[in-house]
Amino acid sequence: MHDTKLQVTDHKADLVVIGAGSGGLSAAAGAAMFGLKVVLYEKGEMGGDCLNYGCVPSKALISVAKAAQSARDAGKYGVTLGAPATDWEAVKAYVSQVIETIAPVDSQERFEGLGVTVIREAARFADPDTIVSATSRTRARRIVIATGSTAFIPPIEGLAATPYLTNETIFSMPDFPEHLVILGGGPIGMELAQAFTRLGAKTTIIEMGRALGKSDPDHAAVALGALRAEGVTVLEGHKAVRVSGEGGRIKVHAEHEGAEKLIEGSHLLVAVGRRTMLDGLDLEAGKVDFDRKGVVVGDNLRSGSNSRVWALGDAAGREQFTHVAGWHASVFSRRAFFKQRTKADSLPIPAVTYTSPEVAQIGLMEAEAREQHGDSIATSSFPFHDNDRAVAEGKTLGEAKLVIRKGKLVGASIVGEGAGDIIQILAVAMSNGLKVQDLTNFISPYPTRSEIVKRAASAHFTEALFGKTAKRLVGLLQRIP
Ligand SMILES: Cc1cc2nc3c(=O)[nH]c(=O)nc-3n(C[C@H](O)[C@H](O)[C@H](O)COP(=O)(O)OP(=O)(O)OC[C@H]3O[C@@H](n4cnc5c(N)ncnc54)[C@H](O)[C@@H]3O)c2cc1C
Ligand SMILES: NC(=O)c1ccc[n+]([C@@H]2O[C@H](COP(=O)([O-])OP(=O)(O)OC[C@H]3O[C@@H](n4cnc5c(N)ncnc54)[C@H](O)[C@@H]3O)[C@@H](O)[C@H]2O)c1
Repeated sequence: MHDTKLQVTDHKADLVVIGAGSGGLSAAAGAAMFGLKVVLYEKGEMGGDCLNYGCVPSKALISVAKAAQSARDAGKYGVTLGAPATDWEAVKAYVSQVIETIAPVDSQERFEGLGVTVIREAARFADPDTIVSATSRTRARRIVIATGSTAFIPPIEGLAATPYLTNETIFSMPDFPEHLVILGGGPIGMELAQAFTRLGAKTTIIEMGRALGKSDPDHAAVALGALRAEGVTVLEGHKAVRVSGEGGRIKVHAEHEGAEKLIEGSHLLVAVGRRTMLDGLDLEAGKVDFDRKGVVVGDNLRSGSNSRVWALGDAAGREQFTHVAGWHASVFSRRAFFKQRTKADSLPIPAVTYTSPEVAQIGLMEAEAREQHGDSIATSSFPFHDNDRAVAEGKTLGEAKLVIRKGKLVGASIVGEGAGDIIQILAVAMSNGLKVQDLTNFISPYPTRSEIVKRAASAHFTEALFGKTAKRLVGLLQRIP
């Protein structure tokens, strides 16, 4: 008889990282570049969700869909193109090629080149300072849990027995959907609904609350209007309660104002939020406290129950974005290696939904700000229809809205083409405590969509600048020769 027991290699490390996604890779790269001994465990694809099943494929698909939409819109510019036709195999090949282009940055080879020991196996705690996998046992001074999240599958009657797609399967599904029914009107649902509609599918979003419910309501409504105008059916206030069917014929029953409604489609996508991935980690053995949201950590990202352990990215149970996972890695490195006191909530976090128009936000939305600070809140807005570049491009939908308190930004929201790029300047302003006045005191190149920031900031001062007092002052100053 052969001995089937795998040989186990022992390691000692300054840092063990569990999960080679956006958070784990940044933490591992930083530590290795500081000369520390790092062991990185990954049970699936290097690059995690963002590269393989999230940001990258979704943004690639959105670009393909934009190309199709440009062909439809070309007529208004006096250019006639044929109606776009989608070759789903070719689209999938494009999406895969985008992933392959970015993949080397996150690859095992690159990390081994940095000196990291990469173990492509599922990791779990054996005790508070030891991580084990099928063939390894690593004692570590510090342990980072960066295991991400997975699609939350709600306990809806019939769902488990019905074929459904998630973000892990939709970008590689064999057939292009005739009618894609989507549970959830969050960023995933909205971005993919528009993309598939533009590529020629019928799409229906079933959302129990408000679509883009975390965004400024007025700005969400602008995006929603644009999606509906392109043919996306968005059923707000509809709660999916029962699902049935088989491949190609799906039925969803949704409750709406006390009545039940039947929605039928060919494919079903579940996008009702994320479940933190802590399965199989044996956190009890590691004496690491966790709850429904993730590993329990404060704004230092460190476990209170096992101080060797840190949690980054989606696993930390906070905002779930790639840039947040990257920021968490930076907070970890500053605290663990440089003994700085940086906190995870020390910078405002921007969020962008990449629909057309994009919806971008940072800090407090107007309603939240008024709730927290009452009448001391002012807002200042500027519309894209008064932005010359937007007019030239024929894309004038949307506006920028600044939320201001005592001369400083406490938040902002932009809806419009390129909003995600434009919000960057507001992120710099808020992160560095600039005054709203500072946003008027620079030369913004003309004609750019980003000029909208300076115009929205200037609008805040219009009354003061051109009001009675200013007129009187200018009049007085004219007497000086
Ligand atoms: C469709 C979609 C679109 C998105 N678009 C955007 C976007 O445009 N912009 C944005 O900022 N964010 C976007 N996100 C969110 C973003 O993908 C996540 O916030 C980000 O990937 C989180 O990074 P992470 O490092 O925490 O986890 P992940 O990237 O999920 O990485 C975790 C890794 O840990 C591994 N792992 C788990 N358990 C173990 C174990 N026990 N042992 C070993 N390995 C383990 C997993 O296999 C995985 O590779 C999107 C998400 C989705 C689903
Ligand atoms: N552009 C981006 O940065 C981007 C894109 C996609 C995803 N993400 C990240 O991934 C996270 C998850 O995205 P998501 O869209 O899955 O989740 P989400 O939590 O943002 O939205 C899910 C929506 O589903 C609804 N819902 C829940 N149960 C329902 C039911 N039974 N019937 C009908 N509606 C129901 C909720 O009301 C909610 O509006 C986001 O919050 C974000 O952090 C980011």
